[in-house]
Amino acid sequence: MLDVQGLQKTYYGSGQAVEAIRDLTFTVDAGELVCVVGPSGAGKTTLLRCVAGLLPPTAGEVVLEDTVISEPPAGMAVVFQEYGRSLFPWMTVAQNVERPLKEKRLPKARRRELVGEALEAVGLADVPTSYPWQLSGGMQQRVAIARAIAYEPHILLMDEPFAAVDAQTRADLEDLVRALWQRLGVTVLFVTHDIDESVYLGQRVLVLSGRPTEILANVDVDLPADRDQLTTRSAPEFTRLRGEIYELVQRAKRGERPSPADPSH
Ligand SMILES: Nc1ncnc2c1ncn2[C@@H]1O[C@H](COP(=O)(O)OP(=O)(O)OP(=O)(O)O)[C@@H](O)[C@H]1O
Repeated sequence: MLDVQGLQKTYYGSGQAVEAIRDLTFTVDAGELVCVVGPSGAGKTTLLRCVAGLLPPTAGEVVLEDTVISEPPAGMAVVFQEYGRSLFPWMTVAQNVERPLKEKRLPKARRRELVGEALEAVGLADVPTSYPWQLSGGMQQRVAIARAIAYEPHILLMDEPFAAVDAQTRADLEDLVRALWQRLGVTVLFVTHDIDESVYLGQRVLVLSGRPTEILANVDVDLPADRDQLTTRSAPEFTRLRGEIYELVQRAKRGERPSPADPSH
């Protein structure tokens, strides 16, 4: 589904070069839910922007369904951290969700159907005529998620989408993402700085090194597919995995880089 090959990104500006990503190579299979964690400033957002076709790589390439990405591709939807800035305040909830469907030139009846289903799926069927600023932060992020799934993407990119909501809402939204992923069979690449969240959500966690970024490790999350906030988070395997990833992120912060002989990357 997604093939990232030798991705490198250097920012040039004001006489300075910042090498954000040195060399990222990984693939994501159709229907997988893969999380990406790494130290602050490692280049997680840069990676997602390159995958989303919003930033051109300096070297290497991102291939989505056999096509090299050079602009935002049709089969992809992105949910950003800043829901406040990603929704249009002058449009109602339903109009926000419908907007990309208009760009897709879907007929009105189909748009209505998709908007209704998506709002139902995120638990917002009762507020289609509200404006985003009349909703709580968690509800606004649900609108952003509804907009993404209504679009029926093949791949969903999420960049720290729950960083700005409270812990209770965050747990609910994590369960929502798992439920939607299971129901829709969509491929998800989920960037987070939260180690627990990466283990709870992912089938696999990619741990990034510090800047300039490379992949430090690929950790398989061997937890049952049916997860819930209480049982899963108290399972011994969950504790083991979070310990393993915590240790890897600490090593990344101390400047450890992948060794060429390491088979885990
Ligand atoms: N437009 C830009 N111009 C120059 N440097 C940039 C630009 N955007 C990001 N950087 C630099 O690239 C590096 C990676 O930034 P990025 O935002 O991708 O990291 P991140 O892992 O998402 O960080 P965080 O976890 O703190 O959000 C940082 O050193 C940052 O300062």
